[in-house]
Amino acid sequence: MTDLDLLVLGGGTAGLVSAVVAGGLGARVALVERDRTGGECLWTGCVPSKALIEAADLAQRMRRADRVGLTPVEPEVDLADVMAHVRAAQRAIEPHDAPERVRAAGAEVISDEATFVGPRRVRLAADGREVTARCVLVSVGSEPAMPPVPGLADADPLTSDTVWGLTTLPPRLLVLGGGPVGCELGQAFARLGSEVTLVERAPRLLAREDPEVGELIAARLRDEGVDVRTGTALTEVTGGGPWRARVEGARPGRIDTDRVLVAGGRRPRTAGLGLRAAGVALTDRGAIRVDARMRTSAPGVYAAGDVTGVLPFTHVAAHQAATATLNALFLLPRHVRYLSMPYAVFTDPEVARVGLGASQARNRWGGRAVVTRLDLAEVDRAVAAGRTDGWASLVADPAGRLVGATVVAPAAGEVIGELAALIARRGRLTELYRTVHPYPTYALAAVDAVGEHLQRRLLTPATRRLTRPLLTALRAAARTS
Ligand SMILES: Cc1cc2nc3c(=O)[nH]c(=O)nc-3n(C[C@H](O)[C@H](O)[C@H](O)COP(=O)(O)OP(=O)(O)OC[C@H]3O[C@@H](n4cnc5c(N)ncnc54)[C@H](O)[C@@H]3O)c2cc1C
Ligand SMILES: NC(=O)c1ccc[n+]([C@@H]2O[C@H](COP(=O)([O-])OP(=O)(O)OC[C@H]3O[C@@H](n4cnc5c(N)ncnc54)[C@H](O)[C@@H]3O)[C@@H](O)[C@H]2O)c1
Repeated sequence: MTDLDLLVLGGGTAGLVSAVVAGGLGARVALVERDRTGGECLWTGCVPSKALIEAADLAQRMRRADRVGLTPVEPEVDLADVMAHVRAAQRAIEPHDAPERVRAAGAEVISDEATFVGPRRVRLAADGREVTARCVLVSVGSEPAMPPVPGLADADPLTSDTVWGLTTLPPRLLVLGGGPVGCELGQAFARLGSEVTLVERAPRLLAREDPEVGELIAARLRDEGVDVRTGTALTEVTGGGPWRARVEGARPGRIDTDRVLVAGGRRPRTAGLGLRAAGVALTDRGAIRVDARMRTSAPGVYAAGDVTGVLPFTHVAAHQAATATLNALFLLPRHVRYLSMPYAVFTDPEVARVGLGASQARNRWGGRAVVTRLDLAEVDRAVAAGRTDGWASLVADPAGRLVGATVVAPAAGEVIGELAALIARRGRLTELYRTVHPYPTYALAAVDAVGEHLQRRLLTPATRRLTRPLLTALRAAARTS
């Protein structure tokens, strides 16, 4: 096979998008996947976690039904049944990511493991064949990192790869890591009935976000019974199930637990791929180094998705892959632009982000940066639902163009898309305000945050010095007419 336009390594989100786009454009393309097509998103990431969160959310609503005047009930949770719901969601989505769909788009699918043996030359492990192509896209994803904590690897730790195989709820669950995985799954397991302790080395949860985001999520988790220990590192695990975890930091000591769930970050899958033979350079953190066109250091070799270490989210992987594919096939110079790339963490409340934060904007423009914010307590939909934890904050450049937003709210992940679209078209805050939104929705948190800003800026004594004489004159004219 030497006359391929494109060889795609890895059939997760990035690889599937690339193969389908390239096949659809008439390219000769082959995708190599060593496991099941669909990758992390379908099998161990977004889909199972959101299905689990849905069950956990309902359990919590049943437990807290008195919040809306109903009789609360403690849900009976059989984790095997909940996991059956998770698998049903995966089965329903699976055809979309299946090899048949890729083949129907005109791409070949090879079930094998690929390793580079030279520039744009790959060996297939089982088949033994070598395959070359004009261009290669590396989209082999990432895997859970195992923090080097003595005894941890021997404690049969769960990860986001394996937690879906549980059939009974661990009575006590120690979650290592307070990033998106630890917060989403920690909250879900607590809501389903596990006694959860969440240990995070950094001083707060969701450390990439503004400090008050992590503080709010920690407060919510504590309110729901999670023992949140920030500024705390896991240093040793001993025992034989149950396990004894030793922690150092804010509250040093011992935590007894039935299972440990490791959510301590992810590692790009670059080891053993023969990238040196391909001439592909890595970053300090072991990810494939790419430029804005998704080119690697090796001519004709592109990379996309988690393996690049840049914003590891499904929609980012898909966008990077589509860009890389067009650039590779047609020698185009298209850039991936990250300023308008949103993401959401599906805790309750959800945390959604796009673009610059307030401090980044102030560093760039000083006092000329526009920052406006509205708490959910001011948003009628949130008040009516009794779900007022959260806020929307928007950041604009001195000309009033939106450059960033944070929304912490129920359905924040739905709200952020509109703000991302506004940033992408370099739109102004006033454009958002002038767009009539349905009432009462959570989206109005962002719109009314702009309203607050405009009110502060426009409805001032200086404005009234202009409008009052005009109004007086108009009144006088009306009297005499
Ligand atoms: C618990 C959890 C929840 C998440 N939730 C969300 C969410 O809600 N929203 C969101 O946007 N993102 C979420 N993510 C992140 C998201 O899952 C990833 O960003 C995305 O799936 C990455 O896609 P990818 O194509 O880069 O890699 P992957 O999906 O990992 O695909 C890589 C593929 O390459 C194959 N492969 C590896 N090596 C080889 C080889 N040598 N030869 C052949 N094949 C190979 C693998 O088998 C795999 O199928 C979540 C992640 C986790 C862990
Ligand atoms: N909703 C979503 O889109 C979603 C959901 C889940 C995951 N993801 C993706 O998966 C990626 C990985 O998520 P993650 O949460 O595993 O990683 P992460 O890097 O975001 O968080 C890991 C946390 O573990 C902590 N940690 C590591 N070792 C520790 C130790 N010994 N003791 C105490 N704390 C320790 C780190 O300080 C860090 O805060 C994310 O970057 C995200 O892109 C996305």
